[in-house]
Amino acid sequence: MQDDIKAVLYSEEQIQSKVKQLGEQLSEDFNGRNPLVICVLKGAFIFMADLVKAITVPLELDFMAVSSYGQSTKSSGVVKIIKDLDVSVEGRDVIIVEDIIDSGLTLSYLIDVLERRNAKTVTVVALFDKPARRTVDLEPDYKGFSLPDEFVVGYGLDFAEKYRNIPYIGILKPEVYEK
Ligand SMILES: O=P(O)(O)OC[C@H]1O[C@H](OP(=O)(O)OP(=O)(O)O)[C@H](O)[C@@H]1O
Ligand code: HPA
Ligand SMILES: [Mg+2]
Repeated sequence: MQDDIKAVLYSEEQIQSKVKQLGEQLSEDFNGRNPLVICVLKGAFIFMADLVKAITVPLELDFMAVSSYGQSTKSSGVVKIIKDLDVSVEGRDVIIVEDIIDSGLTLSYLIDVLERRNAKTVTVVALFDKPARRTVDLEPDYKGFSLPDEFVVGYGLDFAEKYRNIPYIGILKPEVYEK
């Protein structure tokens, strides 16, 4: 598995320390509120687990599964809800937890859905950002790292469902997906 990685971009330690910082910042900014933290499955599951442990204000959480990449390294352009939320977002301070913003299509779709369902506020936290690939104009409210225009895997991110369990983020060798 590790042989398929061309280069490590951020180590496990660098990611852990960034996630802690983001948790501290969110704890300060959401002091006195009771946010509903939404994990965008599957990619964000590891970030979500680490992030909520670093947040000290009372919160609730829920999960939503969406997919647009499938077996490809390019977005299909169609965002599909595979699992919807269990709870209502009406009147809630919602925090969307995303692993990566690439084209921005997934997030712009989700923000639109949550606003139409009358969330009070929608805040976006993304651990990784690939600004060069954006097709919709969108910036996260909180972000961890900017990434170059390369297909990356690890820390929850996959290619064709593999590599999610690598604890760091790395560039996938093109020969893996060009075969
Ligand atoms: O900004 P975008 O171009 O929309 O890309 C970002 C989204 O793509 C990935 O999800 P994917 O569709 O691969 O589903 P997964 O999380 O189950 O891997 C990733 O986890 C983000 O949710
Ligand atoms: O670079 C990426 N890697 C894995 N999943 C992704 N989804 C959007 N961009 C990426
Ligand atoms: Mg994926």
